[in-house]
Amino acid sequence: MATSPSRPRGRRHPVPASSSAPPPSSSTAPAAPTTPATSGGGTTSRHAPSTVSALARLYPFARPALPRLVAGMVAALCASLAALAIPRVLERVVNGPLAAGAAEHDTGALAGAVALVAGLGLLEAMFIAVRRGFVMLPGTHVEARMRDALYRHLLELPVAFHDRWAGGQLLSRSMSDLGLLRRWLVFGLPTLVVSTTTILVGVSILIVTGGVLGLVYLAGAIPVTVIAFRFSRRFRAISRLSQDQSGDLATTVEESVHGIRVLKAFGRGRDALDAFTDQADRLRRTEMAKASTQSTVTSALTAIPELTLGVALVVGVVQAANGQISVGALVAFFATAAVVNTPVVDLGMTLSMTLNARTAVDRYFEVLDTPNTLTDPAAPTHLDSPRGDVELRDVTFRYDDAPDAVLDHVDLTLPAGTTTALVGLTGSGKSTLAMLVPRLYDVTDGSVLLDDVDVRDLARHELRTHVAVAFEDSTLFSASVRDNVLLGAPEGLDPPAREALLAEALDVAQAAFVHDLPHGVDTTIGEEGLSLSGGQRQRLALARAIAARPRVLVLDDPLSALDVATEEAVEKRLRQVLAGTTSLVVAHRPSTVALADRVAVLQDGRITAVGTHHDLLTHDPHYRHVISNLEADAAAHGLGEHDDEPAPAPGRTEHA
Ligand SMILES: Nc1ncnc2c1ncn2[C@@H]1O[C@H](COP(=O)(O)OP(=O)(O)OP(=O)(O)O)[C@@H](O)[C@H]1O
Repeated sequence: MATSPSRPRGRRHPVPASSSAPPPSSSTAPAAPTTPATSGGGTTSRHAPSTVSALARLYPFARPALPRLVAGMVAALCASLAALAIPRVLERVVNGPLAAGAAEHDTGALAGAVALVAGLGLLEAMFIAVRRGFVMLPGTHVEARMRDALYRHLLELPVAFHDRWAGGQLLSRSMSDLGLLRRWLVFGLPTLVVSTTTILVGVSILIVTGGVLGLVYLAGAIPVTVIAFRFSRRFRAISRLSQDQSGDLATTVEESVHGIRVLKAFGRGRDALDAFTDQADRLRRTEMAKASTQSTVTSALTAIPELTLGVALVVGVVQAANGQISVGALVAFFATAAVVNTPVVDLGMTLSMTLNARTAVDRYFEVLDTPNTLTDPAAPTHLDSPRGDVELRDVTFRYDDAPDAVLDHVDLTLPAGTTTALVGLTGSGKSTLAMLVPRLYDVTDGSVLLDDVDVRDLARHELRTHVAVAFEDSTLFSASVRDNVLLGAPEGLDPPAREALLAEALDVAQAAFVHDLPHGVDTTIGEEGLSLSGGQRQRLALARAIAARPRVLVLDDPLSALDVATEEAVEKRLRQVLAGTTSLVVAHRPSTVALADRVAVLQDGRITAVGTHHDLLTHDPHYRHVISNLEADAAAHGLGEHDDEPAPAPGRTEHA
């Protein structure tokens, strides 16, 4: 059975397939601080865009929020300027009322200066509060907008994309990466802008007012810049590794939870735990490496300005003793330097937030940039009420990255209103062929036609109103039975018509059990319908396909989990319902062939024979071989003694 498109759980690992493909799984990459780049994906390469241009890609999502974000930054800048103004007042106090000596104390001027300092402090606090008010809300809007866009794109992307990407990687991109971006927009970006401005303005003030002292302080900027640059390169690689490893861990949790029954049944809980612990430990080591890199840079960025201030103090005291600088100017210099020091010390934190955000942007756009290769035509053809003639004309199909074609120049016609069973050995490509009809995959060569129109010339939405599918692996959603069954029901039906459709579909699928559920058809079934038995799930999935009222019904072994009696009852009703519908039934049990007017045999990627069950049994040795295999398989599973002979149907064996 091919990977069912209805199976949402990932057991895949991202495989780079294009420039926008995901990085290799990081789960095996060492987390040692010296080697993070090995799984850092393409973003650390020489051709990676700069952090500024990578983050600039947020602009379309952030544009509506820009006025508030800018207002928030202006408020933050004002807070910073208020902080930088305080030393100027201090200079005047020291050089004025304080320098004048006790006898001449101007208490009025002193009180005024104190009030001014207090006022500036209050102003700073107020601007900080205003900044928060401005940026909080838009940050959440940007995050929600980006999450919507990602989800919409994921729904649009072809099944082939989901074959390659692990669920946890998509989950971590849509949750933790976007959370990181919101926090960066709300705190990181304003802090970055304000810190940079504060440092630039502050250092300019120091140079203009402090002269030589300012230049001494500026000299400290050289090692700070070198350290910040080296830190950025190193931290970016670790940040990428950590976020990839989080995605891998999410995949493991997702797979384990999904496969919890298998793990328990085989007593593999301990192994799963050991494997998980290993993986979690790798992530922990990466996080430790990240924290240690950040703390090293923070120590350096704390020590350098302090050392610089120490040197400046010696120079300043000598200058003050020589009368080259006033005491007030010296106090103001150090007060200003203290204000500038704060953002310099915080630079490690601000840079790491920005680099984490950059990684998040890279990871987000790796998915969003993946082109959708399965799109609607520019001018779709419209089929008002198709007859339901289906034809596979010279179809070749190869999975991405697979060396060989699964289907090789297949020709098959499904005349309108007929039911064709597709039979072949396991792995012969039956499910693959079935998925080409609703265009879950596009043919590699040749064409699939509905009423002589290439399915690629129809809008996908229209095609899927004409073609409905039920898979063996029936996925249901955590919604009511009603919503699950009516998922693909024709639009525009009034409530009584929808109820009638629901009742008929449930009746055909022999799903009367739903009326015994606590709230009948309004009962919410658990995640993926796991609260139901396999047979119950299959019957609801079948009812869903029937309720879509399609012209073409593709059933990929949808009765495999039913007991023989229920299967017979479903088949009987299906035969009535399928009367006017073109049906393609992938058959894994001899009894399923009973549904069909004719049988198509798939062998080595080709349709080798088409005919009635009886004719094929008589004339086609490969068919006999397949049927005896299916019988043996069914017998092994206790389902073999199906007395119903497949319904005799007219038609001759057509050997391809
Ligand atoms: N998503 C995929 N990517 C790559 N190869 C795949 C994928 N799905 C299926 N295949 C391969 O394609 C071949 C045909 O698979 P398919 O599921 O169509 O066979 P099948 O006849 O339906 O098998 P079964 O009777 O066991 O369900 C197999 O070799 C399988 O390994």
